[in-house]
Formats: sequence, structure tokens, C-alpha cells
Amino acid sequence: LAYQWSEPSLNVESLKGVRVLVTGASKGIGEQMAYHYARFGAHIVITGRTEKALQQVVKKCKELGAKKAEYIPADMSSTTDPFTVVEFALDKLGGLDHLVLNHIGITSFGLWDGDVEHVRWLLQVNFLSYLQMTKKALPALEESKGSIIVVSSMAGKIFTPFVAPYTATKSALNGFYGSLQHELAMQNRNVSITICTLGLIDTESAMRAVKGRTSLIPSPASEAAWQMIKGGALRQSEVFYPWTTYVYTFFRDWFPSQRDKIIRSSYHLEA
Ligand SMILES: NC(=O)C1=CN([C@@H]2O[C@H](COP(=O)(O)OP(=O)(O)OC[C@H]3O[C@@H](n4cnc5c(N)ncnc54)[C@H](OP(=O)(O)O)[C@@H]3O)[C@@H](O)[C@H]2O)C=CC1
Ligand SMILES: CC(C)[C@H]1SC(Nc2ccccc2F)=NC1=O
Repeated sequence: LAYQWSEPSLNVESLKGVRVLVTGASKGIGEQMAYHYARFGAHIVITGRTEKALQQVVKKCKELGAKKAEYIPADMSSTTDPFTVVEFALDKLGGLDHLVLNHIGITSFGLWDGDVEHVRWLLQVNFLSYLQMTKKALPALEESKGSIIVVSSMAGKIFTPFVAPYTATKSALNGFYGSLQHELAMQNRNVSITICTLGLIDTESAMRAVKGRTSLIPSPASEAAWQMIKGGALRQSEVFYPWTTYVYTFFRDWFPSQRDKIIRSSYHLEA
């Protein structure tokens, strides 16, 4: 709560006409982020693999007030699509103000099955594709003094069962972008990086994945989306949503045994 109160309020005018690329926006939290940007009259490019879904989201973005809304289907497991997506966005938008790195590869919620090749694939989709897009977008973001919003998870900070490969990719994101934040600041390269730590959110994918495996209460995707946009626009280095993720993160190194007991009481081996 203290964190919430200390937050400066956003001059929403600053979002008017913002040029934004949102990945993983064919559904879930990314879709909701696109709709919030649209309400501010943003110029939007969205991406994901499912063209039909992207077309629907673009249609609704225009209805909600987006000045421009385009899509490009792409698969982030490819080592070239991430670059193609940013090139497309720069071409359509004539620059970039917000880069929202949100997509993740399909991930199951279960005990690790020993499949290292799946982890290699997930590292490309959830981590390396983010770095590829960052590399490609940085010159335009420096030009616009823009923001990078990296969607991470509580799983990248507090280690829990059933998501080991996913946790590895989120931990990698937290480490890489946590370090890059310092490098950009030290070089006075005025691009902000906002690392977002989300707790369980009520998207279809997540609800399907966790079914019967956890007693965690999910939070609404639309609110998670808005909190991350606000944090990015305010150039905050971190966003925590819901606020409980801030409390857990803050206290995570205290009473480790107590923490481990609480975690294992929230996850169930048998449904
Ligand atoms: N939901 C939750 O409980 C939590 C979510 N988060 C984070 O929030 C973000 C969004 O999660 P959420 O909205 O639940 O996820 P969803 O499964 O609802 O959406 C994932 C998005 O990524 C796209 N995607 C999936 N695979 C690929 C691929 N190979 N290449 C390109 N795009 C792909 C999907 O589109 P398509 O299938 O069309 O490709 C979809 O648009 C993720 O970074 C996740 O880690 C963090 C903590 C909790
Ligand atoms: C992995 C999936 C079910 C959902 S759950 C998640 N992050 C997360 C949040 C809270 C606790 C455990 C977690 F793993 N991120 C997701 O995309």
C-alpha cells in the first residue's frame, strides 16, 4: 500500500498519440494493454502468431480510438521474426515511443520432465527474442526518449514449483534488463526500462495452466495492463501488480524456512 501511495500521478495527456509496439497482444494481458493504449489515441502495432485474433484486436483498437492500429503475425521462436516485427513497426509508425515485450511461449504448469530442448526453445521465445527486439528498437527509442516495458513475473523473483523452465526465462529477463537499466543510465541514453513483476492474473491461459494446482487468487488482466502502461509512462524502473507481489519480494529473504512453508502450502501436487 505504501508503494501505491508514493506513486506520482500520470499526466495521461503524455500518452496521446504515443507510438507503441505490443507483443503477445492477440489475447490476455497484451490484448488489454493494446486496448488501454487505443483509448489514449495511440498509434499501435501488435503482434502474435494468430492472424485472425490479431485482426479482431486491431478492429477493437480502432473502435476504442486508436489513431492507427496495424498487426503483423510472427513466431518469436524464429530467430528472424523478432527483427522483422520491429522493422515493420518502425516502418508503419515512423518511430517508436513504447516497446512492450509481453509474449511467452506455451508453458505447462507441472513438475520438470527433464526436457532441456523445451527449455532451449522457451529461452528463445521468452528471453532471446526480447533482446533481439531491444537491439533493433534501441536507436528509435533513443531518438524518441522512449520506454521499454518488460513483462516479467513473481516467478522470476520468488521461486515456486511447477514453472521451472518459465522461471528460468523470467529470471534471465530480470537479470539482463536490470543490468541494461544501469548501462543506459550511465551512458545518458535516455531510454527507460520498466521491469514488471506480476502475480497470478486471470487470463485464460494462466487459469487453464494452474487449474487445481494452486490456491493463489488471480488479479484482473485489464488492471495489470493499465498498471504496467502507467509505470512505463512514468519511467519507473519497476512495477509490482498486485501490490502483494511487492510485499513478498520485499520480505522474500527474511525467514526463508517460513517462506518455503507458505509457498508449498499454496501449491498442490495432486489436484
Ligand atoms: N497470466 C498470469 O498469471 C501471469 C502472466 N505474466 C506474464 O504476462 C505476460 C502475458 O501473459 P498472459 O497474457 O497470461 O499470456 P497469454 O497466453 O494470454 O498470451 C500470450 C501471448 O503471447 C503470444 N504468443 C504465444 N506464443 C508465441 C510465439 N511462439 N511467438 C509469438 N507470440 C506468441 C500469444 O499469441 P499467439 O498464441 O497468437 O501467438 C498471446 O498473444 C507474459 O509475459 C507472462 O509471463 C506474469 C505473471 C502472471
Ligand atoms: C505460468 C502461467 C500459469 C502464469 S503464472 C505466472 N507467474 C506466476 C505468478 C505468481 C506465482 C507463480 C507464477 F508462476 N506467469 C504466467 O504466465
